[in-house]
Amino acid sequence: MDELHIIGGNRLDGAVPISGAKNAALPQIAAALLSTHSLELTNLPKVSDVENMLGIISLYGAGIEQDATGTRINASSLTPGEVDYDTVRKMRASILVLAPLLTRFGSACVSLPGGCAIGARPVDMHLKVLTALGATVSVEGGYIVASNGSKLKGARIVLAGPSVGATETALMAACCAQGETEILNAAREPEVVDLVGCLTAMGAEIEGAGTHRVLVNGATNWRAASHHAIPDRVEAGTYACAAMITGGRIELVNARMEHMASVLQVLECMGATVWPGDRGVVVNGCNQIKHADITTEPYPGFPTDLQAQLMAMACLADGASVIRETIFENRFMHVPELSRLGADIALNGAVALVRGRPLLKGAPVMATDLRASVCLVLAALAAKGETVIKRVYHLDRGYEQLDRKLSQCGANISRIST
Ligand SMILES: CC(=O)N[C@H]1[C@@H](OP(=O)(O)OP(=O)(O)OC[C@H]2O[C@@H](n3ccc(=O)[nH]c3=O)[C@H](O)[C@@H]2O)O[C@H](CO)[C@@H](O)[C@@H]1O
Ligand SMILES: C=C(OP(=O)(O)O)C(=O)O
Repeated sequence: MDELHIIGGNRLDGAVPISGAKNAALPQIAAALLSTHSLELTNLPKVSDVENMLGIISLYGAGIEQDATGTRINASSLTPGEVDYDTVRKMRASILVLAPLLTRFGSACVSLPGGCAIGARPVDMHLKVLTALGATVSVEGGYIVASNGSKLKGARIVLAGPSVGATETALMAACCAQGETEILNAAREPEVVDLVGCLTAMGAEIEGAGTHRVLVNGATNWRAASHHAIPDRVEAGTYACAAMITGGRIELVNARMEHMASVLQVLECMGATVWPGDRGVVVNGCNQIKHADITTEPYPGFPTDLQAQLMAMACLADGASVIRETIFENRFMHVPELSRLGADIALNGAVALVRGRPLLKGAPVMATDLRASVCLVLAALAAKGETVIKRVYHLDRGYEQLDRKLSQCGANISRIST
């Protein structure tokens, strides 16, 4: 298992190419199963979640060709099967193949994910969506078994909350249903809008993407298509934090300012200077990070996927910050590890009170999930001395060449295979 060894204290300065968004790529790979025509996806990040999702669809017989220009998926002939517990447990986004498999085979069987490090993460909304469109859904022996008897029928779907994944399931299933589907309380995340862009290129007719009310005209006539995934706003936000926490300057090449408004606003309150560059967004840190209060919210609010990274910065701020996590009930696994570096954090349910300190000190720490791990990398970049981070496979799920991108900006970081 690899470890990261980081010696903190270097000011980062340079340009980081932001990869395609993992959370846009995963549903697009699942969407390739909807159609018998080929789908070319470009700008997929080279991260293990993407590899695993491609692995899942290839188990069903999808043909996959990859080269420097992109990934071509041909799902013209598929064979039925089931997605097992081990796969779904490791990568919860694998639930996204449920709707496409149901529409292709008339039935599908995908393991229930169970809980994970950041929370219980139920999939009840995904199941309700499919039921609303006329499928019969049951849970048997830990598996979701869905079948659609005849055909799915368009319906009015009111989501209990703006779930990203359930909106994506609804969009994919509704494209194959007879008639119109109205999705209310739909998630507005850029990754959902990008899935709509991909489905539209494939032949779907969808209106209202990016709003809470999305209309899908079903019975899509699929066609061969090509789609370029959006840049990863969470990766970009993470490198913006790297610039800030080291008092440096990083150009986030390819990043889109419009996807990062709430994050950039918080960074500016904490002392960053941010401006649009020729190739993306430039973030300039400051001498002393200012404290800030943050509450995670669905898009366009502050994203839960950047909460841990902001907390690393708050640990070194000039005062106390209050960080509220409202999306996942257990997304504070980084707190005890940050404390090992000397951070002063008091947890009370979904609220963390972070009292800024002048200094963090390197220590051995353990990565527990994707964003918790990268928060430890950020803290280590600013800490005095060496930090060793174990279980970096969590980072590989969503960050392409993290150590290389950071060392190109001047970080003292090395990856060691043990
Ligand atoms: C692959 C992917 O895109 N992952 C992102 C996606 O996850 P994911 O799609 O799993 O997140 P959701 O938006 O669905 O979850 C939001 C909230 O709804 C709850 N919920 C969700 C579905 C359901 O059937 N029942 C239910 O109760 C969840 O437990 C959570 O409390 O959006 C999250 C919220 O922005 C991000 O943190 C994840 O990085
Ligand atoms: C929580 C995340 O991913 P997933 O939903 O795939 O677990 C994430 O990207 O931070």
